[in-house]
Amino acid sequence: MTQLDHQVHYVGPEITGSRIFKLIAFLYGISAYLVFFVTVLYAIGFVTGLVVPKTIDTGTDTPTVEAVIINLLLMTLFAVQHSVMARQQFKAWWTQFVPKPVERSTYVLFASLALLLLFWQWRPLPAVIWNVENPDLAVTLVTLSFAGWVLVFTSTYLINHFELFGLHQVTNHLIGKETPPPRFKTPLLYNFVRHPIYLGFIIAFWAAPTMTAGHLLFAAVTTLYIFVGIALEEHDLVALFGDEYRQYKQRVSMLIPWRRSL
Ligand SMILES: C[S@@+](CC[C@H](N)C(=O)[O-])C[C@H]1O[C@@H](n2cnc3c(N)ncnc32)[C@H](O)[C@@H]1O
Repeated sequence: MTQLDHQVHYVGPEITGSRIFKLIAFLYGISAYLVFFVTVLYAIGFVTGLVVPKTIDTGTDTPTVEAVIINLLLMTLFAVQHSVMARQQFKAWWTQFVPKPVERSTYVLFASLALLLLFWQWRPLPAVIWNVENPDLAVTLVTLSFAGWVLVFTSTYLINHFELFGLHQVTNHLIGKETPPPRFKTPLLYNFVRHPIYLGFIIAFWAAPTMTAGHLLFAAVTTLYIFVGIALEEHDLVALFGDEYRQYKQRVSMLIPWRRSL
């Protein structure tokens, strides 16, 4: 035992194995999933500017430099939370405090809260970068943006929606079933690109009939972050699946089906 082991109060099986803990963990997992679901629905309205009260182009009037700094800080907070908490070393450390069955749900909850904070505090930058006047083209762009969201959702189901958002783990724990280790998969769309979920986000963020400076900042920074996220994720996937993932990288492109290098 290390010195740290003596100081840490491990959440052991005597607690996590009890029936009441299993039920609380399950209800917590469902709640985290519902918060995530509402957050994603809000995200669609926030980016497309439809239905929701506060969008990417509305909010407190703020001087440009201040608005850019606040928005960058909000996106950085999300990116750091999302990337750091997804790493194996971080998971190994914090499951000393957070019981393993609710680790994914807690990650999902924190990511949703970081996003809700971003939607709430986002400052508009109303300067128009482009505005598509042609109504057919404008409708096509909105449709494309929704198609991006459909691609995101469909791909989460292909890879394992319920495991990705923690429900699988808390359900297995409730019924006393071991959650199997992650498996390498290449279902349907994953045979065309390695990251259809991220491709869906990029399409959803960029396909806009009216692109303001604020929206452009959001689309550009999130796209940059997606590339960083892909590098980190693929590093972990190679460590996890070894040659199987290396060969997959040779065979299937990253984001653009017909461009092997991307
Ligand atoms: C938010 S999902 C994004 C998946 C993928 N990058 C995409 O854009 O469709 C991230 C999780 O999917 C897992 N993952 C990514 N590709 C995978 C694959 N081919 N098979 C199994 N798991 C995968 C990663 O390990 C990570 O836990």
